[in-house]
Amino acid sequence: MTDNIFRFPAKSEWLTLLQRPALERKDLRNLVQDIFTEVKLNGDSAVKSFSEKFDNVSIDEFLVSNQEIEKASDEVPEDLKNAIQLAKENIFKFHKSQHQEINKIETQPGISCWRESRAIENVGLYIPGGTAPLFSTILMLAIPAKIAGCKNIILCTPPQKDGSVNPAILFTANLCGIEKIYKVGGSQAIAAMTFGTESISKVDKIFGPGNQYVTAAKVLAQDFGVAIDMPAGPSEVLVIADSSAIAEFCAADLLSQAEHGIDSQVIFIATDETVFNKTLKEIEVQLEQLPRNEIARKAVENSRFILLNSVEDAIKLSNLYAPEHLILSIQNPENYTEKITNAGSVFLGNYSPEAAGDYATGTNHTLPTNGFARNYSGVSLDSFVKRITFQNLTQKGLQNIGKSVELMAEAEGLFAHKNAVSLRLKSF
Ligand SMILES: NC(=O)c1ccc[n+]([C@@H]2O[C@H](COP(=O)([O-])OP(=O)(O)OC[C@H]3O[C@@H](n4cnc5c(N)ncnc54)[C@H](O)[C@@H]3O)[C@@H](O)[C@H]2O)c1
Ligand SMILES: N[C@H](CO)Cc1c[nH]c[nH+]1
Ligand SMILES: [Zn+2]
Repeated sequence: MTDNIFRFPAKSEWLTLLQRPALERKDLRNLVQDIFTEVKLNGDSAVKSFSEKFDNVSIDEFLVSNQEIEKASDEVPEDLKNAIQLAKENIFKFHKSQHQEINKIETQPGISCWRESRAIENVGLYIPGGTAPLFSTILMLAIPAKIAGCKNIILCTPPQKDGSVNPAILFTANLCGIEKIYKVGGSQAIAAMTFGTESISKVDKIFGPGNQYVTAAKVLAQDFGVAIDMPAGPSEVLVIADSSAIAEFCAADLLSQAEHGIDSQVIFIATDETVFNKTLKEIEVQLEQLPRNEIARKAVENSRFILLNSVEDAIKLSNLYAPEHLILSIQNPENYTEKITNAGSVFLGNYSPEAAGDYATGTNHTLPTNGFARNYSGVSLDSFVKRITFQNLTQKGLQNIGKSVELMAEAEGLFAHKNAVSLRLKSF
């Protein structure tokens, strides 16, 4: 870990040093395109053969049975059930508070405009399970989907080697009221939800994070008329630390995202040389103790450790990178929040570990990665609804804007448009 340490790099180098690790895009797209073509043509049998190829397991029945759900519930320890329940309550509170009342505006006398939300009817939730069973992601997706009132919610998650699904995933899905759980992962799950197969129904929008294959498949799904929440790929965190930061905490926060996958990336920016050096040492110490240290070490190799002169510069660099998660381990972090322009979710101060937001603070952990925090928000209640605009004009309202509409329609050469107004104006 020496060629990814940068002490006071020149500003002209910032963009190059912040490049993210990625698979060859063209290969990835071709692979996913082939999977889509097969699943569209051959439905369940294609999904089955891709599960055999990529998950090394042969699945005859994708839908999880009630018996499997009951068995799973018996296998989850009580204290874990209570923890999931606590997280569920906080996530429910925060997402319920995102509900917006209807706000009718009179743009001119006699003209009212407003928006009303309608739930997206058919939604598909992808729950990652390749290297870790991310049951917490179910809370992040199913809770807002239920609050929004989505009618048909299906869930896909990769099967384990023995063909079962991790019990905590089944327990959490059941707790959130999800009835259709399918043992399908990867791009083949996204393709199945895009086209529909004999056993998996087509959805209107696909949600959820995943590895590069899942993310590329979600991006492709959009070509077939299916919406997606966002490209939420390999996890990232950027930590900014000044002299008030605690090296052990910084190292732990960085490793908490590095352990997600070998393609995860973490960025550490310190403005204090002692904290910088101590954190680098501490990463080595903590890495040794992690069960997933092989994964985390590879991600650390993809990562960047940067020493800069000021917190202001650190924030500028962070805005350029647009991290999924940003931790401000600095004095008075609230003084800097206005300067943050690109980030998925921000954690303030030494006692706000990103891991707390991953599970239980109440915020959503499905967030834009790979620089998409520049133009996407994380999942929220809004992600599960469409907003329909309404307008209501009285006679007086139409008289107030009629002439303007006629003039504009005429100028665009659209006389039927003009006529739709003129006929009414004449009738008054
Ligand atoms: N951005 C976010 O909000 C967020 C949240 C949670 C997790 N994540 C990320 O989600 C990812 C989870 O990844 P994961 O792999 O553990 O689980 P996953 O469920 O995303 O992917 C596993 C699936 O990938 C498919 N696959 C594996 N190798 C393949 C290959 N060579 N070709 C084609 N398909 C293949 C398999 O079908 C497998 O079922 C991690 O990268 C993590 O960082 C992101
Ligand atoms: N950090 C992930 C989002 O990038 C979410 C997660 C789930 N479980 C643990 N972490
Ligand atoms: Zn995490």
